[in-house]
Amino acid sequence: MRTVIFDLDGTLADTAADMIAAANACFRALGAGDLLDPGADAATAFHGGRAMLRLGFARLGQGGEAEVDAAFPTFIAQYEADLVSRSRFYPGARDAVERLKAAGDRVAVCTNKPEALALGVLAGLGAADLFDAVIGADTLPSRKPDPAPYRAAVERAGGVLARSMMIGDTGTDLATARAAGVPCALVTFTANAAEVAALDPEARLGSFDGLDAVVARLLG
Ligand SMILES: O=C(O)COP(=O)(O)O
Ligand SMILES: [Mg+2]
Repeated sequence: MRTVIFDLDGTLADTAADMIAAANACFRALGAGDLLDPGADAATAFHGGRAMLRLGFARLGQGGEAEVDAAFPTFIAQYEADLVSRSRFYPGARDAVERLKAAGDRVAVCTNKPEALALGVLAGLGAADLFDAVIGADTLPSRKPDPAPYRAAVERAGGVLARSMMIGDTGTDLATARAAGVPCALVTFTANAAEVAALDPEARLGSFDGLDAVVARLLG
């Protein structure tokens, strides 16, 4: 049995606009105005809430982690309050996952979003039951690129590590796959395309139409 583990932000779904709106609401609450641009800063959004806060504070000339830590709970609260109104699955993502399931494969999400938010995004996109398991940043004591959450995703999906693979959009996803000893395909159609171009994954995925062929090549 094959198992395919998907990253969420920037791989399955374009969640950047909602994340950036939440970060900007957070900056406005501090009297700083909208520091991030929903289009130009999408790649940073796909590196998570802390990365966005770090970028905004750097633009204010305040680069410290203390500001990021202090603002993070406000960011999460703002994001939870409006989680998916601007978010969408990438074209073909949902159908591609359904095709794998129809072929008998196990599918799971391994994301560095907090688990409750990941479940909220999936539910908000009408995909609450699509995946066999969902592992978030806080499901276990460690997060990607530690391989433990990846392994847990495979196990909770009922799969086996030796016949599993990762689909992601960043160097963090590739490093996770390397640490777990499994192959990785990186998507090339999202805001992190420049980062992906400099990496060396086992496969690149130009659209979800190509997923079946990539999984067949890497897992047989
Ligand atoms: O929110 C993040 O840190 C990134 O989330 P991802 O792992 O689903 O890309
Ligand atoms: Mg991602």
